[in-house]
Amino acid sequence: ARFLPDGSPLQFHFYDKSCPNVEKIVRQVVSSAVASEARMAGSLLRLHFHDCFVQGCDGSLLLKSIAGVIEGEQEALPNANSVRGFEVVDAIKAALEQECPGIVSCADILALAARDSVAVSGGPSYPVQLGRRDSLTANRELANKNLPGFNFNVTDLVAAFANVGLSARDMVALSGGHSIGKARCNTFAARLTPDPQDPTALSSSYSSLLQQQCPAGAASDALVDLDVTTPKQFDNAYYSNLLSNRGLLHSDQVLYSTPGATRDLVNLYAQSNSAFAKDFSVAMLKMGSITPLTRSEGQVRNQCGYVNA
Ligand code: HEM
Ligand SMILES: [Ca+2]
Repeated sequence: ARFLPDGSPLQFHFYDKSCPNVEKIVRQVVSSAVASEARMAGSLLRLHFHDCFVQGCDGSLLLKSIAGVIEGEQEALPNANSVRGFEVVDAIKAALEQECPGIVSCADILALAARDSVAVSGGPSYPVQLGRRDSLTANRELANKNLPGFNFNVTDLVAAFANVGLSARDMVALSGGHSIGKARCNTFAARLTPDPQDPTALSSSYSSLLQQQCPAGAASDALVDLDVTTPKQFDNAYYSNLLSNRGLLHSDQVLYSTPGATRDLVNLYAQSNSAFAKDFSVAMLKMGSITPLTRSEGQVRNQCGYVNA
C-alpha cells in the first residue's frame, strides 16, 4: 500500500494464479533488449506514457492503423517517426502467449516494461498494479490533443498533466524520464542559436556541442541524448543539467528557468537522487492508473497491434 493510489481498480497480485511468471518473463525480454541497445529502455518507458495519456492505459497506442477501420495513434504528430519499441512489446507478448495464452494484456505489458526499463537502467524499481485490459479503439485526435509538446511552457505542461489527473509535482518528477533516451534535432532546433536575453536558452557550450550533432539544423535526422551527462543511466543528472541550462528541450528547461514551484522541485531532485526516485515511483504508479479498462471491459488482445478477430 506504500504507493497505492486509493480506489484504483488494479491489483498488485492480479496474475499470481493465472500467470505467476509474468514479471520474470517481461524482465528477461526487457533486459536483453536493453543490453543490445541501451536506448530501448527510454523507448519502452515512453510507450507507456504515450499510451496512458490517450484514453487511459489501455494499449491504444499499440494498435496499427487500418484504412477505414482504425485511425491509429502512431501517426499522431507527437508519435510519428518517433515512437519505437513495438518489436520488443511483440516479443514480450509472444513469450507470454507461450507461458499463459490469452491472459496478460498489452496495456499491462507496457506498464511492466516501463518499470523494468527504468530499473535495468539503474533507476528505482517499484511494484506495478495490474489487471488493465486492452482497448478496441485508438484515438489519433486525442493523441494530438493530450500529448504535451516540446515547445510547451510551464503553464501548458501543468495543464496537460492536470487533464489526466496528475499534479505539477508528478509532472516534474515524470519529466525525469528524459534521464534516458534520445530526441531528433527538429525537436530542439529552435534552441541551437541561443538568445542570451532568454532565461530558457541553452548554455553556449552546450549549444555549440548540439550544433555539431545537428549539422543540418532542423533538417538533420540525427539523434541526440536527452541527458548530456549520463544518457544511459536513469538518475537525477537530468535535473542538474537544468541548473546549468543544459535541458535539451524547451519543455525541460522551463521547469527550472521559470520561477515558481517547478524550479523548487528541480532543485530538490538535483540535490537528492532518492527524493527523485521516490517521487518518480509514486508518479509512475499514478500515471499507470489513468482510467484503465478492467474486468469485462475491452479485451486481452492476442497480438498487441490488432484487435482480436
Ligand atoms: C513533460 C512533457 C513532455 C514532453 C513535452 C516530452 C517531449 C518529448 C520529445 C519531443 C521527445 C523526443 C522525440 C523525438 O525526437 O522523436 C521525447 C523523448 C522521450 N521522452 Fe518525453 N516528453 C515529456 C514527458 C515525458 C515523460 C513523462 C516521460 C516518461 C516518464 C518521457 C519519456 C521520454 C523518453 C524516455 C524519451 C526518449 C525516447 C527514445 O529514445 O526512444 N517524456 N519526449
Ligand atoms: Ca491509451
